[in-house]
Amino acid sequence: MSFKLQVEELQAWYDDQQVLKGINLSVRANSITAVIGPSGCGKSTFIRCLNRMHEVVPGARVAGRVCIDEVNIYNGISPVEVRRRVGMVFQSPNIFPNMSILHNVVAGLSLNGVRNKKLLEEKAEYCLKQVGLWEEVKDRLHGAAGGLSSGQLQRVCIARALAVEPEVLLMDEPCSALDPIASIRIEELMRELKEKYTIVLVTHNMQQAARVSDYTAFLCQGELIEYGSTPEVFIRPRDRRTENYITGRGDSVAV
Ligand SMILES: Nc1ncnc2c1ncn2[C@@H]1O[C@H](COP(=O)(O)OP(=O)(O)OP(=O)(O)O)[C@@H](O)[C@H]1O
Repeated sequence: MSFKLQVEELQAWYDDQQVLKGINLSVRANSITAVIGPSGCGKSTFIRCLNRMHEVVPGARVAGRVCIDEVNIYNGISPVEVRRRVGMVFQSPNIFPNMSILHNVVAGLSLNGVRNKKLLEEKAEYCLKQVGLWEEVKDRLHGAAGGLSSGQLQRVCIARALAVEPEVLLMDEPCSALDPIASIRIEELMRELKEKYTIVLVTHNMQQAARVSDYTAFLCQGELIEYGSTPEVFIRPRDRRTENYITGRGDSVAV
């Protein structure tokens, strides 16, 4: 199986605070990799380094390599191109509430200068179908997105991320603002999407990681403690800290 992303000796800082301390990890294509670990261990920072969002923070710094299809995203590709190829979905749906559903979905394309109305409409339909939302919204595409439920909004955000045709989708706790039913629908969607995309998912929800991911990475205090197939990590963790964390014996740095 081929690797889509290869992370080598990745280190990250906010000013003088080092929050990632030399992460090495290879992400397989068309898989879901869950990143788990205690609060503040660096999960969000880690995935933000995978599409060069980390460097947007003033004072933030990165060292090491992150390769997509063996090309280092920190050398020779523009951050804009990296973010097109490696899309991101955030914890709370970041929609423009007064903008129409359609325009929310194609916002990335419009920003990139695509003006052809027919093309934008076709793209919106395709992406809304991909996220299973088309039937629910097709009669109100021009209505404000603000009227949708949180689960629907999160699917609009996923549709927007897909509209620019990424190869990798980073999802930072995409279900934390959703009720259990909406969360399960997003998990089902992730399973469908991995046929076409490579997904890296940050989650605090151990059941979700166990249900949906193929591989799990456990971070603690900026270090990668354990990485392997999800059944391996959950059933036979090699490190005591992983075991303590997944069995709920510590969501603290003292695991
Ligand atoms: N913009 C920022 N400026 C300064 N420090 C930051 C910033 N964002 C995160 N940090 C610090 O970096 C460390 C790692 O934070 P990060 O958000 O990556 O952890 P996390 O594992 O995703 O946490 P959580 O599970 O609580 O979301 C923390 O100590 C945090 O306080």
